[in-house]
Amino acid sequence: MNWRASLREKLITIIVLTCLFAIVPGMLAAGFYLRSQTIDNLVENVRAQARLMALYSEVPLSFEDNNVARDILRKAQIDHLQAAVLFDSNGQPFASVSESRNTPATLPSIEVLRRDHVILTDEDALLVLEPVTRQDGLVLGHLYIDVDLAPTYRQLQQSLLALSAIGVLLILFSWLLALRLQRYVSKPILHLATLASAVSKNDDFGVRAPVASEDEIGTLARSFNHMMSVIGERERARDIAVNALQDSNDRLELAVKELHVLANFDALTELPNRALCMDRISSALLRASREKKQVAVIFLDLDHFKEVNDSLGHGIGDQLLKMAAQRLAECLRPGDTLARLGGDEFVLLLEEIKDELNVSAVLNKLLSEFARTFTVGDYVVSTTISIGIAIYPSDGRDVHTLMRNADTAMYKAKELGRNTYQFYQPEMNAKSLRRLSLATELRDALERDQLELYFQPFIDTVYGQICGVEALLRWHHPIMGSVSPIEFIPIAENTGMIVPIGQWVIEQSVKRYAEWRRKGVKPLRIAVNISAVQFRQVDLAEQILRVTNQYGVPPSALELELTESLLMRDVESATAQLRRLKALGFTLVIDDFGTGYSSLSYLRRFPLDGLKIDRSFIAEVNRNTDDTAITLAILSMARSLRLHVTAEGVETREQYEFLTRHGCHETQGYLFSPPIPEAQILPMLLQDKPAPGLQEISQ
Ligand SMILES: Nc1nc2c(ncn2[C@@H]2O[C@H](COP(=O)(O)O[C@H]3[C@@H](O)[C@H](n4cnc5c(=O)[nH]c(N)nc54)O[C@@H]3COP(=O)(O)O)[C@@H](O)[C@H]2O)c(=O)[nH]1
Repeated sequence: MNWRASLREKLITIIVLTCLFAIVPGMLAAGFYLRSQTIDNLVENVRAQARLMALYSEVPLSFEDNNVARDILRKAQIDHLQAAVLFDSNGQPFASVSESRNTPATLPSIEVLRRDHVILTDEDALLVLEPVTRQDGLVLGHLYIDVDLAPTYRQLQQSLLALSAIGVLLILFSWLLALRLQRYVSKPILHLATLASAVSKNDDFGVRAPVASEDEIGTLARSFNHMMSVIGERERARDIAVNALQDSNDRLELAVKELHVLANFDALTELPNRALCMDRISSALLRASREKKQVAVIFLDLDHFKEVNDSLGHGIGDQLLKMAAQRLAECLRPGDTLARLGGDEFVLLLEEIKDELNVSAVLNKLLSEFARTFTVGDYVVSTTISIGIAIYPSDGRDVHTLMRNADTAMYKAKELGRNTYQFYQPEMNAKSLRRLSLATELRDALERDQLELYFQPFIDTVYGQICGVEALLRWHHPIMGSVSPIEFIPIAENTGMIVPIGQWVIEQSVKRYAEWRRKGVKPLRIAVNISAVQFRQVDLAEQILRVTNQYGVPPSALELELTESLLMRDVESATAQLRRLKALGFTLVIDDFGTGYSSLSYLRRFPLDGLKIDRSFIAEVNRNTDDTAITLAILSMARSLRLHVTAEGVETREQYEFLTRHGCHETQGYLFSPPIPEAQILPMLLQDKPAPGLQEISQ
């Protein structure tokens, strides 16, 4: 059987073969049976007739009456009888009838006739020899019968043919039946197969096979349906699991992306963060080392950002950072990297630079961009940038060294007054280390009682007497010795330490003043320096008032010295703060006047009491220089604004006389006294004499 044939073909083949195996042998058996029955019946019939005729022939033979004998023979009822011969006891024909064949002349030998005196010859003849016996057993003769079998054979052949035809018809019928019947088996199976292939094609596990019977095919259909529902369930469960997996994959991918962004980018400005920045610098250094190129690592820091943050709030601070980042980015080429390290610190990476000039061009552009103010919400904020540059390979060959050196250079730029840039120089490093250790030590300076106030007198130019003192901070470090405020105040400002230190200065100054007054010192002013960070505190006025109230000092006795740059950074809020302070009665003075904006219109807006001409103008004031003109202009302007003027840094009598001559109200300087400890200033304050340095003049 062809195993590749379809089920339908196999079923048909099986049914037809089964029928063939049943029909063909049946037909053959039937044929043989029919033939043998026909012949046997014929033989029996002929023999019965022969026996009957032999019985009847006894008499004619006994009486030798061959006419009767012939009659008997003629009346024989045997179909297709060819010859009937009655032989006498001598074997001689006694009577005979013949149709076509020749009758035998003598009695055929009994041996010739087999099977009980019957012979079926090859000539389709049935020969029967029947003895004629008397009652006493004497054989009177023999009856010889010759029957033609051909018609019987023909009839038999026709019957067999009919039988074969029936057989063929049966086979044909069985084939048709097989064609029809196989459908009952193959159709549902083929339907199942079609369903199964549709399922595998469409993944539709909702299909169900009709269960049309209770047999094995019905069971198969039920099993198929069960299998479909199980697979469907599993598919659904798998889909849910896959979806869940996909979901968690998506979430994971998103988380990985977010993590990547978080790990590499600054959330506020979306610029690369420290990690990515260092990575980029590292790659840039590798490239530069291969291609023998230079790379600039540039540190940028927004000047006075902390003050903006503290005074205007973090929201404004954040917006300012974003805007600053955008402004910086706009100045750069596509290949440059701008990163935010945190706070207000940015790093700029410039690759393939030719020389310092090349870098300076970019930096000048950045500085000029920051000359424009920022409008942040309702505020107009002005901020500049300080920049430090380290160049690979001359200033360092690895990321950390370059970043550290750029940072050092940036601090140098800040020291130099901010809003500028500095290229790294090896000697900066020592300063940077010192700055770091000062910052660390300063944190404990207050608690360890290392801070002290010195006092420097103000001298009234009309009476030549002390009319006030300025409290100036000193830091005595047990190992580093005396640290100048020029060095540690900027560090205190940058680290935020200036706030508690500033409060301490105010409290100590007011406290001392109250004690002096109790000891008999006449009423005078005590001045303290207020740094920008302190000034931005919203409750500064209330804080100071609490102190003056606590020690019973009138607010007007306390002079607050503020720098121009501090006030000009955010004019609106500075004005508001000044007004609050003024309303409480404090004396407000601009320190270091002339070094900053010196804008007349702003001076008018601010509720000020006076100004202090910066000592840089006083040094040459009496030598007819530009400083003379500036000082005279300041004096004239102050007069018209009705502002009290103090000249600081007066070291010579000439300077003093010049200033007195031109209407300066007060002076301060080494001519009279440097800043000195309380123990030294107190006797001076208690004396009712001209100020030291003026005693000779008055004498
Ligand atoms: N925010 C605060 N700043 C403070 C405080 N204490 C001091 N400072 C600021 O530190 C800077 C340096 O101060 P200092 O070393 O004390 O120098 C002062 C004087 O010594 C110096 N001076 C005075 N007269 C002369 C002089 O004739 N010649 C000369 N070369 N220097 C002189 O001037 C400084 C006072 O300056 P000013 O404050 O502008 O009046 C300085 O900027 C201080 O402001 C503090 O507590 N808080």
